[in-house]
Amino acid sequence: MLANTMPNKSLLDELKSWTSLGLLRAIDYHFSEFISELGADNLTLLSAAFCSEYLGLGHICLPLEEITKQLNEKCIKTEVDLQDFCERYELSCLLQNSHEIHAQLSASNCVAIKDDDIRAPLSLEYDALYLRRYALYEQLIADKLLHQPQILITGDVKSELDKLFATNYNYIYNAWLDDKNQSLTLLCEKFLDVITPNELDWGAIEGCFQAAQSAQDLVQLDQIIPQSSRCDWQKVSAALALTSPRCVISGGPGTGKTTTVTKLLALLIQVREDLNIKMVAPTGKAAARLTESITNALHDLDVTQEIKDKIPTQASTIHRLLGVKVNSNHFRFNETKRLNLDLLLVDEASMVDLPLMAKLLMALPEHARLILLGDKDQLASVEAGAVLGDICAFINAGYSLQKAKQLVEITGFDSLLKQVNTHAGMADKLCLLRKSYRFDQYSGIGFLAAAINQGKASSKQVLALCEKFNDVSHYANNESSHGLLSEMIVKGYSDYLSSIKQINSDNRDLAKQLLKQFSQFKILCAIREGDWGVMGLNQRAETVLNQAGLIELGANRDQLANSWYVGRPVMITQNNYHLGLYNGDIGLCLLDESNQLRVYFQMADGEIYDFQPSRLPSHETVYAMTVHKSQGSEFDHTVLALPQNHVPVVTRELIYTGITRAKKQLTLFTDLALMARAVKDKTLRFSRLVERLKVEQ
Ligand SMILES: Nc1ncnc2c1ncn2[C@@H]1O[C@H](COP(=O)(O)OP(=O)(O)OP(=O)(O)O)[C@@H](O)[C@H]1O
Repeated sequence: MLANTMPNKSLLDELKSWTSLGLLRAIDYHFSEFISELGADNLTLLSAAFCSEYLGLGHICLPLEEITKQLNEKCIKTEVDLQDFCERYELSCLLQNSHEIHAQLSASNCVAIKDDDIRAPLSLEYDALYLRRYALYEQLIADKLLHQPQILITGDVKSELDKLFATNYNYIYNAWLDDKNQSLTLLCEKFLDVITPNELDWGAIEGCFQAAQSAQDLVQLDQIIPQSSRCDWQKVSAALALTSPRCVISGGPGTGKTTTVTKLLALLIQVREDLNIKMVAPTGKAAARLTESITNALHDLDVTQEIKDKIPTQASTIHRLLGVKVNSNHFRFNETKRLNLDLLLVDEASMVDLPLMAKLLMALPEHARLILLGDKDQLASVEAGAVLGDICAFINAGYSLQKAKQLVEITGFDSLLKQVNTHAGMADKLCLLRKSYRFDQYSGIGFLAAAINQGKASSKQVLALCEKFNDVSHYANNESSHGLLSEMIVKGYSDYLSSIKQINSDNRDLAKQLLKQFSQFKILCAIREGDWGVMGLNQRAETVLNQAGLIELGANRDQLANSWYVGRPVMITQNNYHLGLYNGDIGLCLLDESNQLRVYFQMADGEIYDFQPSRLPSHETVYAMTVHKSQGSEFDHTVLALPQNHVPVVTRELIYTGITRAKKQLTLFTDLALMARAVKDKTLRFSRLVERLKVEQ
C-alpha cells in the first residue's frame, strides 16, 4: 500500500533515510550533501546521489533517463508514490522527458557542460551526468587513442612480415598425425587460415596430406591454397600495430596475442635497434605471466639471437611503471612528467579500469606507440568502466578503404577489402584474433565458450556439449554432488601436495615447480559466501585434504581459517608495495632449511621470494578463488562452481571468464537453467566512451 502522506522533511533527509534502509550508500548521501552545500537545487542533489551510486555499481555515468527509473525503484521500495514525491520535492521534470531534465541540470551551478572550463563537481555530456573527473578521464582516453603520432616505417616491412608469419607446417602436420580421420577443412581453417574453403580443390589437398612423410612435404599446399583464400589475423594485427601507433589486439585465451606481439617487437627492433619498450599488466600475477609467455614465445621465434636479446621479457605492473606515491592517488609519472619509453605494451587490458587507463595514457609520451592486448569478452574491471569492451565496440566494423589497402599491401590478404568501412576512426586501430591454439576451438571448452558469448547456452545445449566432448562435464550444485567434488579436490591437489619437500638454497626452483603444479587445478566460484562460494569450498577442501592425509591441519579446528601448515596456499588480498606483494598474488607455505614455515611467491620478474607468514599483508587460503581473482590465470583442470540461487553477480562475462580459464578440462557445478538465464544478456556498464571514439578524424 502506498503512503499518501509524507513527513515534512528535506530531500537530503529523505536520502539519509534511504541510507539507513540500505537503498543508498553513505558515500552517495555524503556526496549529495556536499552538492547541496554548494547551493544545488533538488534535481542536481538527487542526481548527484544516483551518479555516485552508479559509479559504485561500475558505471561511468548516469544516463538522464536512468534518474527517473532509479527514483521510481526507490519509491517502490519505500512505498511512496513517485508523482507525490516529485511534486513534493519540485522534481516534476522527472515526470516529463529527458530534454526537461537536461535543461534543468545544465542550468545548475554544480554542473559543467562538455568543454566548459568552469569548476564544477558534475558534468553533463552525451545526455548523461558524470562526476566531472570521470568525464575528463573518458575524454582523455578517447583523445589519446584517436591521436596518431606520425611514425615513419622504413625498410622492407612486407618481406619481414612474410618471413615472421610464414606458415609453420609443423603445427598442421602434427595435428593431422594426432588424428588422421579429422576434418581437413577444419584443420586448414585453423592452421592455414583458410577463409574460403568452397573455392579450394579438396581432392588435391587430401592427396597432399596422404602423400606427406614430413611437415616439409606439406609446403606444396602453398600452391594449392592461394593467398586469396587465406587471412592470417595474427599477421594482420602485426601489420596493423605497425601502421597504427595506437592499437588494440583482442582475442580469447590462447589466440596468439603474445606470439604475435613478440614477432612484432622483433620486427620493430630490426627497424630501430634502440627502441625503448616497456611491458605492463594490471596485476603482479598477470605481469609474471606476461614475462613467462614472452620468454616462451621467444624460444620459437625465427630471428637472430641478437634481435632476441633486444626483446625485453621483463614485465611489471602498471602501478610500478607509473610509480606509486604512498598515501596518494597520484603517480610519479603523469601528464607533466611523462614515462621514458617508445613503445608501451599493456597486457590483460580488460582488467584496467577507467581512472587507471586514463592515468597510464596521460603519462604516455606523445611519440610513443601503444599496444593494448586483452580479451574484450572477459569480465570488466573490478572498478568502474569496461574500457577495453567499449574500445572494441568497432572491432567488427571493417577497416577504412585506405587502411584496408595499406594492410593488403603489406600482408597480401586481399579479403580485407571485402568489408570496408566508410570512414576512418577507431576501427582502423583494432584487430580481433579469432582462433584459439591452446584449447581447440572445436573442443567442448571452445564450443561452450563461444555459446556463452553469444548468449546461447540453454540447458539442452550445454548437456549436449557435455555428452559429445570429454573435456567438459556438468553436475548439479546440490548435496548429491558434494562427494564427487571432494574426490575431485583430492585428485586435483594430490600431485602438488605429494611433491612437497623442504626448500633449501640448492632447490629453490622446487618452489617454482610447486607453484606450477598447484596451478594445474583450481576451483572457481562466483561468490564468497555459502556452500558453493569461496569460503565454503576452501573449508571443504581443507577438510577433505586433511582426511586424505595430504595436509595436516592443527588440532584446533576453530582456528582453521588462520592456521598455517605445510602446503597451505594463500592469496594476497591487499597490495603491499613495500614487500612487492599485490592483490591476487599466490604463495605456498613450505618448510625452509631451518624447518621454519615460509611463504614462497613467484614475483613479476620470475624470481622466487619467501616471507615469514606473520609478515604477509591480508591474505586467505586459496584452493578455491573467485572468477574475478582468476583473471589472467589458466588451469589445466578448472572447476566452476556457481551459486544455487540467482545472484546478479553471475553474468555472461563471469561465466565466460571462468570457463576460459580451463586449458584441458572443465567441470561445471551449476543449475543449468540459472546459468542459461545469466548468460542471456551482456552486462551493461553505462559510459560514453564509444560515442567519444566515434568522432571522425
Ligand atoms: N599461428 C599459430 N599456429 C599454431 N600455434 C600457435 C599459433 N599462434 C600461437 N600458437 C601457440 O598457441 C599457444 C598460445 O599462444 P599465445 O600465448 O601467444 O596466446 P595468447 O593469446 O597470448 O594467450 P593468453 O590467453 O595466455 O594471453 C602457444 O603455445 C603458441 O605457441
